[in-house]
This record gives sequence, C-alpha cells and structure tokens, in this order.
Amino acid sequence: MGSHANFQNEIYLNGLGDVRPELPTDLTKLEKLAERRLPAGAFGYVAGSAGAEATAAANRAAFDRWRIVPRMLRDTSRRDLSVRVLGTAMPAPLVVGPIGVLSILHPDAEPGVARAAAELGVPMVLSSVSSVTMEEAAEASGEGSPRWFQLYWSKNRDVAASFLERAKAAGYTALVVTLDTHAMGWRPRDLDTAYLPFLRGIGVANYFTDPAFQKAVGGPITDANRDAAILQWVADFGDPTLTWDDLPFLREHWDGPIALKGILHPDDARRAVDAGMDGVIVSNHGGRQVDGAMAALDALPGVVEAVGERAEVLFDSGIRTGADIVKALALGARAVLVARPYAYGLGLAGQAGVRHVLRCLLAELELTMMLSGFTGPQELTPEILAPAP
Ligand SMILES: Cc1cc2nc3c(=O)[nH]c(=O)nc-3n(C[C@H](O)[C@H](O)[C@H](O)COP(=O)(O)O)c2cc1C
Ligand SMILES: O=C(O)C(=O)c1ccccc1
Repeated sequence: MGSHANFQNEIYLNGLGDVRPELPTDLTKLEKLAERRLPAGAFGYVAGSAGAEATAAANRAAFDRWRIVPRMLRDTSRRDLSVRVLGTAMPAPLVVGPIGVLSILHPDAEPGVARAAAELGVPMVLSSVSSVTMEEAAEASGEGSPRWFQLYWSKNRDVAASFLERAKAAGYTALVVTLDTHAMGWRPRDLDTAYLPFLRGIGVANYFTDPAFQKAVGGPITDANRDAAILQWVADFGDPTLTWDDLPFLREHWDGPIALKGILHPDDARRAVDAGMDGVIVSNHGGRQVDGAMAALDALPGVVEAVGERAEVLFDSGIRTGADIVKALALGARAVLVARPYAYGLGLAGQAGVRHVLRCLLAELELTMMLSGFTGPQELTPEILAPAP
C-alpha cells in the first residue's frame, strides 16, 4: 500500500468480493448475525462482558455523546492515513487487538487473522492465550508483516521471561502487557453456561509448548499429565501481587517498545511513563473485567493530557465503525485496536470475514475523514468534535 490511502476506492470499485452476500458493511450488525449463526457458547464468550454489562454499554454510549463536525471546500484529493506507532509503520491508525482462543470461532483461528491482517499491512497483536503457538502465528503472518505480542504476565516468572524471549525470536517487535486481567472478570454468560475453553485445553498452546512451563509441570505435556498441566495454567495465569515496582522485569527481558494495556486513570498513565514505558492503551477490556468501570472513551482525554508527548496513547473498547476511529483519534489516541468486530468476522466467514471487517473499517475511516475535510490523522483534534445535544 502506498502512502496515499485509497481504501474507499478499493471497496467501491472492486466490490466486496467473496464475502459480499454474507457479511454486512455496517459492522454494528455483525454481532446479531454472529448470534444467529455461531454456537451459543462461543458466541456468549466473545459477546459477553462482566456483570450486568453496564460498562460494555457505556463504552458504546460514550461514542454517541460525540459528533463529528464536517468542514467543506478543502482539498481532500490527497490523503495519507499512515502513522508510526510503537516503532511500527502502518497504513492507517488501526491495529488488530489481542483476542485469545480464536479456534472456538473458526478453524482459521489466529493464523487466519494473521494472514488477513498481513494482506492489508495492518499490525496484529497476538494474545498470550492464542489457540496456536506464537511461532505458528508468526509463520502465518509472514516475513516482514508487522506483529506485536501481548503478554499475560504469569506468576511463574520463568514462563513470562521465556514468552518474551520466544516472541522476540519469532519476530514480534512490540510488547503489549495487559494489566487489567490478572484474574478473569465475573462473566455471567460464561458462568451460566459453564463455558470455559481453557479447562478443555484451548488457548494454552504457548504454555504447553514452553520449556519453562513444562519444567513446572515436570516434563512435556502428555495425556497423562494434561489435567495437571491445565490446573498449573490456572494457578499461574495471572499474578495479583504485581506492582509498579515489578516493571523493570519487562525492560530486562524486552528491548523493544512496551505499552501497558488497561490504563484508565491519568496517574497510572503518568506512572507508566515515569517507568519508561513507550505507550499506554486506554482500555477497559471491552467491559469484560470491571462492570461499573467508566467508559474507556471517557478516560481517554485525561490520559492523553497526563502523558503529553512523553509516550504514545492507544485506545480500545467500543470501536465498531470508521466514525468511532475518527472520534478516538480526535480525543488524542494515536491509534486504535479493533477487537470484537473481527472476531465476529472470523466466526462468520473465517479469514475472508476478518479481511472484510478490516477493509470496511479502513474504507469507512478514510471516507469519513475525507468527507469531513481531513486528509491525515494529525488533523483530527478535539475541535473537530461537538458534544451531542
Ligand atoms: C473473546 C475475547 C478475548 C479477549 N482476549 C484478550 C487477550 O487474550 N488479551 C488481551 O489483552 N485482551 C483480550 N481481550 C480484550 C480485547 O483486546 C479488547 O481490549 C476488548 O475486546 C475491546 O473491547 P471491544 O471488543 O468491545 O471493542 C479479549 C476480548 C474478547 C472479546
Ligand atoms: O477473555 C478475555 O477477555 C481474556 O482476556 C482472556 C483471559 C484469559 C484467557 C483467555 C482470554
């Protein structure tokens, strides 16, 4: 892709190709479709949030409280949506966010997402709890395609260090450390259906193949010690003892850019920057962790102000359309991560469905910017928004 974006032409001139009849271009419709077509357990796991799902609803409502104010008679014939984030050049300020256990949705799973992202030059963040190993996902992503690794910081420090070493060797260039999920949130949909893919050994590929994890279990994982290995995974998955004093561990084991995911308070953002982190990701995990937590978009301006130019601020939780991306960028995000929409695309149409979702987002982003009078992400500032009456 050249520096001059033309995502919208691509869609209008070439059509939507192989997934045209199946998948809507209004990506807010994907969830309903997924509910009809996917197995109930897998759908509930993806769509579900914590508690009464009030925070998940608040994430969306926050976007609706902002409206774009389009400007006329500006030359928007030449557009460049490209940005550099955490050391990675990308065609637009869009990143494929980390989602674990994707094989519950479609056999294409993480490799399918990696291939779809690579085709478009969009970076993918691979989850620690991927259903294939990080090496297999890297292979699918391919030589030269941008990829980042998301760390769930294991209680077993040897496992955490080993993950970072493997991720580096497999060509992941930036590290996303998720802080808001040292335990799984209270998720009634999964609890009521007893849907826990990990207990059936899905999403543990990185652990079961890891030498440090195997050492803790007493050897390679076999049918004989599989249940014990799963219990070991449950015991070590997250570490609630972690504090800011532990951050140097990350620097000791990772020399590339690091972003902390799950930041909502400006003071936490400041501490991240003071600790030498390169970025923060404003996120409430899509409302899946603390029900009643503030909407992620409402947290964004305060974090942006606290961080200033000292680090990069990324955003997720609630991104569904190109207009949503414009609003998050206007409120100070350098890039956004898309999550549930591509999971629905994967579940509905595999790799082609993911490609559909990413193309639609890119095209709608570009068209929204162009028709609002903007030619690049740097022009998107708070002044381009008005509060909804
Ligand atoms: C099914 C599912 C699995 C997820 N797994 C991970 C994960 O492994 N690591 C992580 O950092 N975030 C994970 N997330 C959180 C997403 O990265 C992201 O923060 C969140 O989904 C954003 O909200 P949205 O999907 O409503 O936009 C997961 C989210 C979903 C829906
Ligand atoms: O479900 C999630 O949101 C998530 O982040 C997760 C946590 C542990 C294992 C798999 C996914």
